[in-house]
Amino acid sequence: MNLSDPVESIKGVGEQTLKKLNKLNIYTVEDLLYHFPREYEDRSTVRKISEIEYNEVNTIIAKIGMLPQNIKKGRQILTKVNLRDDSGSLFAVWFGQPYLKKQFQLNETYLFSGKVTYKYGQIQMESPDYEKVIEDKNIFTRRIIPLYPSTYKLSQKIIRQLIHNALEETQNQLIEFLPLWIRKKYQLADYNYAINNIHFPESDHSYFVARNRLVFEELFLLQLGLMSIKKQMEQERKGFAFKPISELEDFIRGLPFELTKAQQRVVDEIKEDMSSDKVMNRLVQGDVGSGKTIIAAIALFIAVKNNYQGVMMAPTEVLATQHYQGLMPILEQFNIKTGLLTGSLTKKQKENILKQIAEGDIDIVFGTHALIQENVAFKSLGLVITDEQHRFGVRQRTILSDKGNNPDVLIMTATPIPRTLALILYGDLDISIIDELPPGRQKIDTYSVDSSYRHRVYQFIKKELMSGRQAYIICPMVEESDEQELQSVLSYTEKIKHEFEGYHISYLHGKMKPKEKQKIMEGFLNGEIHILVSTTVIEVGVNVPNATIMLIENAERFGLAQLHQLRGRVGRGKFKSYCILITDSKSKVTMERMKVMKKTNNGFEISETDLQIRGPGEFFGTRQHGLPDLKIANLYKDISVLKKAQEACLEALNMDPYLEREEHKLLKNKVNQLINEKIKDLSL
Ligand SMILES: Nc1ncnc2c1ncn2[C@@H]1O[C@H](COP(=O)(O)OP(=O)(O)OP(=O)(O)O)[C@@H](O)[C@H]1O
Repeated sequence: MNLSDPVESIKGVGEQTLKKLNKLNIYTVEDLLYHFPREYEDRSTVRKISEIEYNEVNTIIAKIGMLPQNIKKGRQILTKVNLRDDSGSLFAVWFGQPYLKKQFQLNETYLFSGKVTYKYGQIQMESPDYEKVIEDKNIFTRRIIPLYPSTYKLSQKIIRQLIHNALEETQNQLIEFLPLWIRKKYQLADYNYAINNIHFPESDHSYFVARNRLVFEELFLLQLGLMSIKKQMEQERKGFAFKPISELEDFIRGLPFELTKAQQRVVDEIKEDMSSDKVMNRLVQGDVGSGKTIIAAIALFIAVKNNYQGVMMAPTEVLATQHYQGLMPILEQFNIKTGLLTGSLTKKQKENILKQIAEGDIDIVFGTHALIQENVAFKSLGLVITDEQHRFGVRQRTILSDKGNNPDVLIMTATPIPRTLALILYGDLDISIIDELPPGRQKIDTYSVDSSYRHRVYQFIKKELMSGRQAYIICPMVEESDEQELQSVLSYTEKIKHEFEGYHISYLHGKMKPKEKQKIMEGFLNGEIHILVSTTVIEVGVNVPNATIMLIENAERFGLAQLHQLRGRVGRGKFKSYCILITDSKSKVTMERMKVMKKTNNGFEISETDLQIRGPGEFFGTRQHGLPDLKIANLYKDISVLKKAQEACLEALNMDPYLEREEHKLLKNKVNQLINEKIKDLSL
């Protein structure tokens, strides 16, 4: 039997079972064998009834002492079975499964495993798992038993049996694809051993060894897949070798500030990429407010002065406009023509700008995803920049790149991710990190209070407004709902009007038309609006240095990374800034988040803690960050295995860049399979 055989070739998979398996995304033998247990139950110790531990899962072997009974308890049926061994007796009980009554024969012997409690003067085993004892034939007796995650109407028992059948039928025929040198160096178990022992571990140790191999395998293949894509792209595609531009020095000198050391380093990395004929594929990661925009401007400057066009795509119209308005004046001083292309332009405006782009009259276009539409054609596109790229997918990025002839690509993100993880998320890119904030930035003082402090907080906001500053107030929802007492943007704005008489308050939310949003943002930017009540649409990238207060209502509703992003909207200029988190939640997770927010302003530190509190799945928001569903690895717990897998990956590609050696042949097949099935569709 091969791993790629359909799952119905396994004994026991009939039509109905097949349907259920398909619902679990199990189509092949491989899918079934990679449906790993969620946890295990140790049934290797069988206890006598007299030795039972209360409130724990116990495994016993016992005879049916009396005929099973179904008893009506309120609306439910309780099935009660008396079990005996030579040391005593107890009752096994199940609710709502009256058919169980017929499952047991008097005086026959079964194995039972379940939690034992002492209730109503009786010893009870609650809803135990059971199996008839047939000497020498019991698969699930006296051993560590797997418990599977979602089983979609397939009982643990059935799924366990199917996997057992699959293992029997493929018994030790799985072909090892990890080369021997890797298995030796990293002390990894053999493939067959690992697959067998992840389902039916012989001991704790064999489970550990099996899991270690499978975690390594998963992370190694993923990393290798990503790096292979990168290599392939570098090989296949030759880009432009941009010439150094002497005017660049004047441009940088003309900026109202000096670049930080970190910015300078990243600029150097970009310059080097751009001057080589390899296509640049670089991710610039910088904490909130670290100054990524100007780096984009410098790269665009180099491209344009080499007679190519550049494009910068942002996830929202507000951000695209902000980039355009912020950079246009400094670029125009150097005779660079800029334009803005968004969805809300009139037909005429759009036609006009499209024409200018196509004829090369515009050097740099800023815009939203309107840029990737078919009718957008460039005369000579040399550089593509996407901002906050986790909101765009690989495909969108590729469509934009395809508008030029292998243009260089720069991607900016403000989501701080520990480097090892960044490598697995963005393994197809080179990574630059801005790990320094511009000088003079003061720590944003952060407080967390309950709603009884709201009035005092308002007084504090008033004080800031009186000294000419502005404030953000974030609410989680747009409209008030009956079910949840969440502060909603519309009613909140109404409520505080009275409190802040004489000040101009406006609101912003995702359901507004781009034009309306734009108008509000402009009003806030030029200081006409004093308080902006908003949902999280404000979260990324907005830059209003005069705003110094960020008040977040229902702070428990936001994750740490999001709170950090929101807080990053203040403290962007020379004024001391504050973030006030209001929450009445006393949950442990919320308290911990608040503690971290108060303690640090550092995004990388926050993301590490977030990982610990929430685990990587939620932290990354799988879909948003393009992380594939990992079947067994846990990016937080398995970080040391991840590092080894990355090291092995580099070593493999160094010695055999295209995995052409005989010993890497099977590995290459596996990687290609992964690339085709999974990686290509990720929104990296
Ligand atoms: N080296 C510097 N010295 C002083 N100010 C700087 C420097 N670099 C950038 N700035 C200013 O810092 C502010 C934040 O920069 P920018 O908007 O580029 O941040 P960002 O990295 O895009 O942050 P976010 O991800 O939060 O949007 C801007 O007002 C910018 O003019």
